[in-house]
Amino acid sequence: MAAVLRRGFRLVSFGSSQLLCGGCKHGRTSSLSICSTSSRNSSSSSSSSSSHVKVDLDGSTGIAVVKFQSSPVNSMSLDFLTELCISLEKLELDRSCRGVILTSALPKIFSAGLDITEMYGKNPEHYAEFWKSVQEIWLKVYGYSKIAIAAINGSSPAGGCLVSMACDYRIMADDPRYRIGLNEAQLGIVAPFWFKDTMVNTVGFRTTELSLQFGLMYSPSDALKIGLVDQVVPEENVLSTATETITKWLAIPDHAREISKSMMRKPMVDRLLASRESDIKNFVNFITKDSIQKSLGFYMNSLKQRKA
Ligand SMILES: CCCCCCCC/C=C\C/C=C/C(=O)SCCNC(=O)CCNC(=O)[C@H](O)C(C)(C)COP(=O)(O)OP(=O)(O)OC[C@H]1O[C@@H](n2cnc3c(N)ncnc32)[C@H](O)[C@@H]1OP(=O)(O)O
Repeated sequence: MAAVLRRGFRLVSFGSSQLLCGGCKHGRTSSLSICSTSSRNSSSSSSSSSSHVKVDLDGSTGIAVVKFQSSPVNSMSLDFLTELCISLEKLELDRSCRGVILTSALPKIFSAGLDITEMYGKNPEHYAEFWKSVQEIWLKVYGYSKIAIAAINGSSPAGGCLVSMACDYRIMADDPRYRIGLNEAQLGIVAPFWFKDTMVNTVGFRTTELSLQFGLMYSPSDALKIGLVDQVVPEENVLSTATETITKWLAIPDHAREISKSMMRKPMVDRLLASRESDIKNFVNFITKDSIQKSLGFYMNSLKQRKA
């Protein structure tokens, strides 16, 4: 595992094409992976669990279900992002896995997005490390060589929406209380270019323009209308629909699907890979501004007050 983690992003030759293969390089992985437990049975199915992520791989179908289990709202902290990245990397390297379903083990929430406490009141070094891990999860999911389906069984703002959009297909629970979208503007922050481009590639330019400027959050039925999700189904059917859907994708020869995906996504992945350092600098400059810290502090208080 350590060897896997030390390796950076690389291109793997596949016939005449090169596929993207990510590496999760946080340099803080060993303590996290030591905490995980795993088991494998005779049909090569396996389960593993760490504090934020649970993985069940069915060796007979090649489908892995990756469940977020970070109470209370699956906010994406540095630890969460690191564990998720490691889990996805392991599955990408596991020949018995052909596709993953990302979903939540918690009720009502897919993911509350990036953990705001990681972006508030900390030092620039911390912000840089955190942002690098955000870049890594996007590079990993968007450039994933295997099939990735989001089974969105709850609200999914901002970073939660980004990870969903980075998957190949999205199925959302039809509860009208759930919301999904890039709401950064409502926090007084700005979605970076690769969040924006991921949305443009999902719903088109004009819808993204309106969504980003207003920080719009969509109900499942509105998300379906604009193409932010591909299917809306009763909550109890989200996982079974995701399994049926991934089975259809599995009928396509892996190499043809993989190369087609890479052809569509590689230019965007390359753009971030080429500007990772400047993107981190931009983020740190932006997030350390007094006015931005003030906005985030105000937003966090408003979340707490809403509850009271
Ligand atoms: C010029 C260009 C420069 C480029 C610079 C780039 C800058 C871009 C920077 C960052 C991009 C940001 C991406 C993000 O993802 S920001 C996060 C956005 N997320 C949200 O807005 C969601 C906020 N949360 C909610 O709306 C709700 O909590 C909910 C719908 C998810 C769940 O509601 P509910 O079940 O009612 O739970 P509570 O609201 O009661 O929350 C429980 C508990 O959790 C805390 N919490 C919620 N969300 C977060 C979060 N994202 N991070 C940290 N903590 C969170 C909440 O405060 C409660 O805490 P408690 O009171 O202590 O219990």
